[in-house]
Amino acid sequence: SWGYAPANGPAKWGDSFPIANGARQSPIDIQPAAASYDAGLKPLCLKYDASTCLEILNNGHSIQVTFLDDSDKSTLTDGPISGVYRLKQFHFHWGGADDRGSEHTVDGTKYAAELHLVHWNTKYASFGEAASKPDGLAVVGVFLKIGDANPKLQKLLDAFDGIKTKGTQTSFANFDPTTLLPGCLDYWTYDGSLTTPPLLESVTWIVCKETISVSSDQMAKFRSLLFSVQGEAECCMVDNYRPPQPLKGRSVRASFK
Ligand SMILES: NS(=O)(=O)c1ccc(O)c(NC(=O)NCCCCO)c1
Ligand SMILES: [Zn+2]
Repeated sequence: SWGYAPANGPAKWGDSFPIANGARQSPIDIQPAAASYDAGLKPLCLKYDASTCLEILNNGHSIQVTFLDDSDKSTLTDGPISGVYRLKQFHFHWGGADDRGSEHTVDGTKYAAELHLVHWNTKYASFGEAASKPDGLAVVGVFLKIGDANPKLQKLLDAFDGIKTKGTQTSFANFDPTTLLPGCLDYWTYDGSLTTPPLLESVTWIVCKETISVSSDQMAKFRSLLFSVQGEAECCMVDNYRPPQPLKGRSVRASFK
């Protein structure tokens, strides 16, 4: 199945998922000078309840922290969206070295990693149903820039030993993802897609202008995870990012001047 190797990576995804060449694919290269400031965009309203945090898992593509989404305890409202979107999970994309790893880029700049906080529109019954609707999902993206070690990542990094291989998971309780957000929530927003198969064009992307820090040593811990299952030849989980896709006439709006 799909992955990030030359044989099954982003250049090959169109063979099984033709929407890979669709009109609103993600990620994109964000060009701040070409973004249009929209005074009608509201500040993001992210309200997360740490008690909804369930577990952390290695799904063979990334590490993912999943949340109980049977109530409006952890939600995204306002920003570019209308209605209430529930937090379902967050995960990361990163590189094999500090010079790459993010999916979105800014004027061609690649960051070492990118955090995705995935939310689904409660006008639909579930994440699965929402994922097939043009206004079904909203993903908040945060860039991780190499610098000082980020203490807010430590609890996450300490859990990696228990989820080294594909298909492993451990309980992960009382984690508030708000702690991972930058201080300033200025953002760019555009209509896009999932950045992995099935590449569904159902995502309102909300990419934060401000980065959070991560040290090279902390990145090494992400790179110690494996794409492979236990007992198989070890394959480091690195470069699990899709490169920028054609804008195809889409506009990118900025919430800030
Ligand atoms: N990177 S993203 O655009 O934020 C994103 C947000 C939510 C998602 O569900 C996916 N993709 C996905 O779930 N693919 C099915 C198999 C994955 C491993 O189980 C991608
Ligand atoms: Zn992602």
